[in-house]
Amino acid sequence: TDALFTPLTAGKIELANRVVMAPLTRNRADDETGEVNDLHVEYYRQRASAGLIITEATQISPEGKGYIQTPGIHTDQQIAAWKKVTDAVHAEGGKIVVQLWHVGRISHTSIQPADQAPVAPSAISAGVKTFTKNGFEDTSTPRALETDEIRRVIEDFAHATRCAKAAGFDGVEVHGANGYLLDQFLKDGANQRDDRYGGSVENRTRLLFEVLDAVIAEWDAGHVGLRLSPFSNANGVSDSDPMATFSPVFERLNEYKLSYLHVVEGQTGGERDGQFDALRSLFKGTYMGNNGYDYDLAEKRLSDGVDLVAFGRPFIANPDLVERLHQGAPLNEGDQDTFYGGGEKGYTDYPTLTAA
Ligand SMILES: C=C(C(=O)O)c1ccccc1
Repeated sequence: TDALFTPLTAGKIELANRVVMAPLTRNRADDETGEVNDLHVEYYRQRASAGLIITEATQISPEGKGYIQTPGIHTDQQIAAWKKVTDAVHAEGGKIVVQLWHVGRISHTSIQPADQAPVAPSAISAGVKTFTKNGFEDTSTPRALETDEIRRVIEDFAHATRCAKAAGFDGVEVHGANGYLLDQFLKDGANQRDDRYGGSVENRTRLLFEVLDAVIAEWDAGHVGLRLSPFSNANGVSDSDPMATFSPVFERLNEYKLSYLHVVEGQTGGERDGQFDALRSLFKGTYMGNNGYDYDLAEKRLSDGVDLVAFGRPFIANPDLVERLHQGAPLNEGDQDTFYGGGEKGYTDYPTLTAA
């Protein structure tokens, strides 16, 4: 039926097809300034035939950074650098949103301002590693945010949204998935607060909705997406009852009229486990499915009501993934040694079908 290649308007963003480039961290930004460069312009331009590009996770503040060489969207210089990317994608007729990221406890003192401890809902170590200038290192034990600091974190999301608008993006995606700050607040393995942001489901989901409210106050909901991973244990998170935690979230999101809800269906980059279709049935808006999709699964799930499909790893090695899916052409395999860090090798040098 080739539903994958039909247009869709997601909120206020008009998409030429249902193929979305999922956020992919590639660690090639300037580590000091958090600025992207001409390599990023070329990389995203090459992939502009996607119905929508979601950028790599991009930190909203210095505190929100957790790995070396990830980009930011909170300074004038970062805005100017991203503007070259959005201009290039738009010149190709593409659409692109930036994923707004705060890593929470998935960070290291050497990456934090003034070598401070990373911040989190509670002072519970993630038990995972991050990459610093010394290679893979255990994430540092975080400190719990004071209740009266949380307003500042929410404002950082709002500020980054203003910056994203100024950088020419078509919208923002709030990163609420994969064990980063907002997901740490949602899941009771990481959030053991005893204030209004911890304990009950209502309290643990409070920050997510306060961030959405603040982002939408800057840019209307038709330009705002949200990524969640209800069942994922990525980066050391866990929840004792994901259905109890996320059912009210999926229901309440119906009031928000977001551009889309992006769901990691199962384990991030892994098993398609968990009752994600039970949660999906609660949400009436534009739904984007992700996790291990190929053409056949995409067509099948589009026919049973998924609206958009986000492909991650396939977009690393196939800039023209849309064309390849359309032709049923073989896909290039990605070189894992160049997924994270480096330069053009394994980034902008993958061939298209029509390459000579
Ligand atoms: C932002 C990431 C995510 O959402 O999982 C990420 C970060 C580092 C490596 C892979 C993925």
